[in-house]
Amino acid sequence: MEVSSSVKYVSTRGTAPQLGFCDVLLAGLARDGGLYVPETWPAFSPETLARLAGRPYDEVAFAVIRPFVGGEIGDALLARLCREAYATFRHPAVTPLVQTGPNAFLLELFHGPTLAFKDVAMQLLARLMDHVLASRGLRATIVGATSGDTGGAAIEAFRGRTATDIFILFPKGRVSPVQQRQMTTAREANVHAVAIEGSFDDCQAIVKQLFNDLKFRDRVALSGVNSINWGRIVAQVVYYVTSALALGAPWRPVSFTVPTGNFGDVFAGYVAKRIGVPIERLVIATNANDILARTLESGRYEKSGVVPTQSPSMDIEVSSNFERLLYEAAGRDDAVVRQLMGGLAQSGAFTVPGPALEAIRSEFAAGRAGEDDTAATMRSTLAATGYLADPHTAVALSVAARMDVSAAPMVTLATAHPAKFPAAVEAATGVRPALPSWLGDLMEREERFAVLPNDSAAVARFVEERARAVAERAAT
Ligand SMILES: Cc1ncc(COP(=O)(O)O)c(C=O)c1O
Ligand SMILES: N[C@@H](CCOP(=O)(O)O)C(=O)O
Repeated sequence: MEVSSSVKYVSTRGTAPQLGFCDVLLAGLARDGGLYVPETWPAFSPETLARLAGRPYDEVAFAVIRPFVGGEIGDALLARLCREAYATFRHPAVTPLVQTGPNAFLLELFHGPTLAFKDVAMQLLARLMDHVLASRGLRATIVGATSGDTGGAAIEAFRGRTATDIFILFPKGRVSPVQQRQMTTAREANVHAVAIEGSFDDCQAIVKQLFNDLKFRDRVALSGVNSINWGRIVAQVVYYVTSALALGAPWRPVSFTVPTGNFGDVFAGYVAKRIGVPIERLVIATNANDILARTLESGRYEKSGVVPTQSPSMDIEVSSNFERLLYEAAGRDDAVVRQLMGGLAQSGAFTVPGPALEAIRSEFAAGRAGEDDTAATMRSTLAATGYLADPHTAVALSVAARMDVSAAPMVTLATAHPAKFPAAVEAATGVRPALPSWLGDLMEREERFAVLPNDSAAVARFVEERARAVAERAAT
């Protein structure tokens, strides 16, 4: 495929500078509070896609990501970074498909170092950011929010890297013990885990406040690794491509059901469709925190308070990447996005304009799995197939099972290993999944983390003090 040497990215809110791929990687959130998307979508013809069928995962990653890079990273280097990123996975297929029914498949995304789908993008993002920072002689301060999985994956990918300090905010007491240890037991000086007295939405709001404080942002060279960063999304597009190709695409359509929280993963599926992958249905699966399912039903995006569930990583109400979809569905009218996001900030709600809602409904279906549905699905899946699903995957399996039968294979994304949530899995099935041997001592490792109030000023002070202390220690 011919690659334009000037791929530009625009903000969903329309008033931030247009940037190239490398600047977008470092920027995280746009300076107007919006999220970056490419100005135009690259198109893969069926013949181009067909040539990728059966190729190793890293080669498909290179081919899919390359048109989004716009020549800013040389082909040989990009190919090497993809190779190195996916060599950290413990399955030769990186993201294997497992058949669970006549036309039903699970896409296992948890064979990376921290046992969740976040590793797929994070292992590559860390390498890409490292390269950009090194080539410019820069350092960055990453501040990220997590409901449990992004944090561990980010810390694993960035620990010990000399060009970045990484601060991860997690909701105190609301992540699983395994998730917490994955964040709090790294010993490297550039890693800072912070428990916030609040919810994931509070942590994410703090991160966005820090980005929107332009003086702070510039002072610490703030960068982000949540899915607000385009680099996360583009890397997640790849497994939609590999799995669709394995099931007969581009000559046969495929459907996906995606357990959804911050809307990054399912938005990556939408991008896969926009670039040419024949996706029949994209199903948004929510847990009891069902703001997205309610929005598709009623057209009203309205916060009602987050409730803790056995799928804690999806306990989210401010679903960041929904903004990217609104931008597309509103015909890329940034004024509409500014107005809707203003409404969300002011009153915790907005109404999706009619035509945009129709556009969204034509691309997505949605469903909700409550706590009982989720536990029952873990049980019934184990009984019927012998497969032990984690609670997030079970949410999606439960929703997928209620979709009308179609000729297209249904792929459900298996986003985490069950051993990350042993208590919930055991309560539902009676089986306690064990951590893989290479993580066997995780729960004995010593923890190191700070506890801070739900207050962006306190977090800003902490970040600056810690980053300064690390820099001073490194200089002596
Ligand atoms: C295990 C797991 N499944 C699903 C999700 C939802 O993904 P997304 O936030 O991209 O919608 C998350 C995190 O958000 C997660 O950690
Ligand atoms: N479930 C996520 C929430 C943050 O999502 P992100 O994809 O925007 O990083 C988590 O595990 O932290």
